[in-house]
Amino acid sequence: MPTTGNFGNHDDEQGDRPTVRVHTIDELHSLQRKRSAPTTPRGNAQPASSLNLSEEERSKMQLESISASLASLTRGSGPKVVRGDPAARRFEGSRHAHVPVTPTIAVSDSALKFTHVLYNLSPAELYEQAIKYEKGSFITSTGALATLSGAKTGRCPRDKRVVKDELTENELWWGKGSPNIEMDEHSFMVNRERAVDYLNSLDKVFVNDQFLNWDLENRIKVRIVSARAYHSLFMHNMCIRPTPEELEDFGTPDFTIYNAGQFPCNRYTHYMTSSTSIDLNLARKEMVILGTQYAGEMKKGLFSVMHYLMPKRQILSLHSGCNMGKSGDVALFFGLSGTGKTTLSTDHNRFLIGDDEHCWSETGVSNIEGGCYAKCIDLSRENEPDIWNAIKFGTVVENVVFDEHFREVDYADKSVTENTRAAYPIEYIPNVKLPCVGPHPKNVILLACDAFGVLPPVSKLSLSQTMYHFISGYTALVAGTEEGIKEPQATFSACFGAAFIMLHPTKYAAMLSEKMQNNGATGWLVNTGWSGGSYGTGSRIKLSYTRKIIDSIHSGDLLNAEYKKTEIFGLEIPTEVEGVNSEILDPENTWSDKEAYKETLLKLAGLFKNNFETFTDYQIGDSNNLTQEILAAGPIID
Ligand SMILES: Nc1ncnc2c1ncn2[C@@H]1O[C@H](COP(=O)(O)OP(=O)(O)OP(=O)(O)O)[C@@H](O)[C@H]1O
Ligand SMILES: O=C([O-])CC(=O)C(=O)O
Ligand SMILES: [Ca+2]
Ligand SMILES: [Mn+2]
Repeated sequence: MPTTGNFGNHDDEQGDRPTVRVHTIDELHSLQRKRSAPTTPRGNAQPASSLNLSEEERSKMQLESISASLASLTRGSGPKVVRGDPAARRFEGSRHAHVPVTPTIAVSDSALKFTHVLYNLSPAELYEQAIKYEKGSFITSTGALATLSGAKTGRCPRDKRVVKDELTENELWWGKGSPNIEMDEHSFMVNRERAVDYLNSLDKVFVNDQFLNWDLENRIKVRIVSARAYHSLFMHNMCIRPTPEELEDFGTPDFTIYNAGQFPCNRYTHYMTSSTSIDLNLARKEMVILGTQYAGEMKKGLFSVMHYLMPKRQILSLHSGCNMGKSGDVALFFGLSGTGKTTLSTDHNRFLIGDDEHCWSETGVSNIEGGCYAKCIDLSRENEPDIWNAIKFGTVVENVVFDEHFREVDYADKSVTENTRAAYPIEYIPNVKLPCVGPHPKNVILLACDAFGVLPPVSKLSLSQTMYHFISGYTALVAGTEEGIKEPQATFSACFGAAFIMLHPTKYAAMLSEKMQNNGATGWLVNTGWSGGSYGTGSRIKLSYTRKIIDSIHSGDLLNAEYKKTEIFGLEIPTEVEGVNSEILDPENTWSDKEAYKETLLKLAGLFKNNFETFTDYQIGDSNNLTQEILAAGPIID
């Protein structure tokens, strides 16, 4: 008798191998997916839970709410929105038959088509959407989703516009130095209609309903409508993720983003100076994105909104990282892009509250976001183990280069951009503080990456020095990867985030000063940049040294150290820091050419003075004393 061996016909073996009781392959596939809890927002303010709605009623209300968001304001009829992926239709039979469609006389072709809504999809679903439909989407060897943001690999601050109306004309900061470039209401509506029409012309759009701010009393509900799974997953990671119960009671969003980034704005529209426009309308509580797919525009657009809304409630919004020690001591890390907020707030010995955007209220600090956005260039497991390990399933990595077969990311590769990034949910960092709130800060650390190499690695600041450096918002980086660039570029950005503030810098500065005073916080200036000479001669301060310096600030050791004062900048520098070579604490020691040091120091002091001239006409706080003290706290050149 011939033996079938391992290749026998198993269909006959009933015994310990039960078969699935289905008649068709489709039935088999339908068994695979279990229904999840309903995640449906509602249009009115009453809690859904109290209404005992059927799932069908909830679904209807959700569609009405999204339909209202997507409605054209110039045509009578809105889009016909239906739930789900259009590609899944063929498996689900006559689903359309159940969608209640009000019979209307079609006024345009756009009113005849359906727009499918992919509402608060999970990371797994978004991976599938990205990989199926978005070119340039790949799974990396550690499970992250690698994407390309398109032609724009960074934010476009020159294309960010704010509607100037009766209210904002007086309330906001306009003119020289301000990030608020004006546009009128009409041009906003033209761009809004352009974005909405583009989104409605698609077969499907992604809708995220999420929160901002871990402080429950000051939480903001945001809705993001976008065309790419990349954008939906990015915001899923970066905003606070609602529980299914919270989503049921979501109601009307406080702010809506229309991201039509693939589609350009029209140069014939008044105020448009390029094909990119990021438009903020505070009265309508809306933002429109045209002509850029860089996801950071959404994150930072919402941050601008918080910089408007929170100060109205006497809450200070901050471009800072934040963490807390085991004894509850909180530190804030201010600094411009690339100075180390994410790197230094992610500290294995401390609890992470957040890496980039915070609020400081009467009760303490709260993170605005639900995720982190880390720079990936030259990322290493040794230097930044927690960030390295956070790049796994669910994380979006933007514009990185990877091996085409093994999909191992080469973090040193700058072929697409130097601004490679990873966006991950904050709980991917093991020692996160959940909820992301903490008591009043004890230390306020100002980070500057000084490529001139003349600022000390650490100095202790008086309150007026802290305010001087906060308003200045200095950093100096080496411009891009272009060859031949030897000279560092000084950047001054008020409040370490001029691109995001909406009011005059002195408003935020006065609030910071008051909060630091009331809570006895100490200010520090930490140079995470060059030592031993400027860029080209010296080298970047070792991350391990900077970490030691930060450790001794947290522990309180540095507060009691011995200090000496530097010339020109008048900074108090410690003579010793545990674990750090004392030589480097005074930059003058590390320069072999002392004359070049003095010259560079004077040059930088001059740049500070020039920059601060814009602010000399403004009063900071209620009494003029603070203003005078702050002016005197800058560098002194005689
Ligand atoms: N001594 C140092 N201190 C801090 N960071 C350093 C140091 N040396 C090198 N680095 C590198 O500098 C970069 C700091 O970037 P980080 O992501 O922390 O910026 P960020 O302040 O969070 O900026 P953004 O607001 O754009 O997110 C990291 O890539 C880090 O590895
Ligand atoms: O917004 C971005 O692209 C990244 C960021 O945090 C910043 O620039 O401060
Ligand atoms: Ca960051
Ligand atoms: Mn930032």
